[in-house]
Amino acid sequence: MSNFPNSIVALAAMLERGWESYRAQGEFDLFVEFTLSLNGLTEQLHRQHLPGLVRACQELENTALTFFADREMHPIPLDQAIAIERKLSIILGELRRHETPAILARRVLDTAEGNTGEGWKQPRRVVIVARDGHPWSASLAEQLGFFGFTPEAISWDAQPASEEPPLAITFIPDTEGRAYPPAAIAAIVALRTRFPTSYFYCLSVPSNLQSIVLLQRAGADACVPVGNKVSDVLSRILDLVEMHEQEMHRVLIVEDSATAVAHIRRSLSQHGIDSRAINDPRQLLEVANEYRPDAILMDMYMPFCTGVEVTSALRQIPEFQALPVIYLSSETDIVQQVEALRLGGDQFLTKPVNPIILASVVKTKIERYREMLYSGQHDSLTGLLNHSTSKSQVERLLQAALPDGELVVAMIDIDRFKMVNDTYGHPVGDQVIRSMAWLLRGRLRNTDLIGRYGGEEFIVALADIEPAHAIRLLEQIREDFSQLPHAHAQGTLRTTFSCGVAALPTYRSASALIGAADDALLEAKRAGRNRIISA
Ligand SMILES: Nc1nc2c(ncn2[C@@H]2O[C@H](COP(=O)(O)OP(=O)(O)OP(=O)(O)O)[C@@H](O)[C@H]2O)c(=O)[nH]1
Repeated sequence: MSNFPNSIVALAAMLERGWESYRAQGEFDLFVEFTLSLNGLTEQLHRQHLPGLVRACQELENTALTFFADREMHPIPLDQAIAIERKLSIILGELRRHETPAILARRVLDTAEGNTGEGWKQPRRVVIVARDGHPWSASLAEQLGFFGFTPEAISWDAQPASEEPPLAITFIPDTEGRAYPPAAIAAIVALRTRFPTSYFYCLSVPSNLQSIVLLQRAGADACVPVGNKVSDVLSRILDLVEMHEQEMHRVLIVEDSATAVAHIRRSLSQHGIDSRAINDPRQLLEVANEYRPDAILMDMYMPFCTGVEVTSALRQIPEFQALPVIYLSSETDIVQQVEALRLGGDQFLTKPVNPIILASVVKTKIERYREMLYSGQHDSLTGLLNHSTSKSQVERLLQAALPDGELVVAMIDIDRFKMVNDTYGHPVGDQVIRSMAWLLRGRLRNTDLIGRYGGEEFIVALADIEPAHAIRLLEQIREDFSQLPHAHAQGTLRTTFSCGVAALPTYRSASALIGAADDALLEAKRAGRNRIISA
């Protein structure tokens, strides 16, 4: 969570300045600017998978929006301004907390070459609130520990020791399937006040609206229904920390008016969207190939040709066939607009475009587009990269590492997996595959490549690490996996994996690295399984 990109730090600073200007001058337009910056920050935090902070920002946005409709309300009354200021300072304080010297130092340690195994363990605290000795509490704590979290179990009347907000807090009621008693609700409210940005899971919530609404009011982010197992909760927590840092949204603006460009870029940047502009459509292909936009904002009428002509030409090129194109025009003729959409555009916006609508259309289109790309690149059972994307990403890592860098490729295959399926059934086998994926996700860095290469075969590629260090790390994962209990109808089972490793500079192409790691894996199987062999 400490790894905030500069865009967030910059947006937070802009937000703070925006609020200070509004407080000093009390003008409605400054208030609108402040709210827009807040909305931009919320979006960024959302992309970084920081639901606690997103929630805090959304609450503040809702408060701010109540002063949006009427210019005459400004400057807003002092008590309301103080209430906003209080919420804002909690958010800014939370953002700053992640930039303290200790955390910056830890970040350096995490990325330094030759770091110890400890440096890889990401500090993710999860607090479990339950009565002393609750069986779920121990089992959840054990599982969380396996997947690289630091669990802290406390009773309902206790408080977590550290002031540092935990990533998540899970509440386990004493009696399954009943409404949470008032004392439990009060405990949730108290923790919510202390930790406004952590994610709150309430377990065993009966499926009636009244219970859910009460818990949401108290501060619950997710209500997990009665009957869901500890593994379901774990899966949700893991999804929460799936912090593969998404890249910023990128928009290419094709527009010949410098004023329009300035207006659009400003609106986009307030929403955390990066943009680049060209005034001559003939530059489009060259710039698109280099900048790799997620969407194009296209002026309809330009000197050399029309936006529609450019778009239909763009659609002839395979990589850009699905790229969202949003037309901008002062055209109000519906027939013309429909024709423009028919010829390859995705949306039509009439100039001058309201900045909030522009940003929201752009974001929606980009998110759909990225989802489409994501589902084509990821495996649905585990969320890991799929076979073909893993291969191309190894190639990318290799190109970045050559000529003198480090790259280690490991192939991992679960042992005697057919027996797991045959004995306990396919769904249990699926859960074992998922646990393997979770363990890798929990233990490796965000920058490492983790893919599902085949049914029960995984590929891992680690850059900037010495082979000996990578093997020590994989040995630890192998050891832990062999002790990980997997639930089935009659109890739990344990299983192991075998692994083959190959590294630069001995193998110097992606196919040589993967092939050698695969051969080493076969050797590990032959030598008795549950071991790692280096090519
Ligand atoms: N449950 C489940 N099983 C799968 C999936 N994909 C492949 N499998 C099964 O994985 C098993 C792989 O078995 P084998 O390749 O014979 O190898 P193994 O039993 O793991 O034995 P060794 O690799 O030699 O240790 C097959 O039974 C496949 O049906 C999946 O997505 N889910």
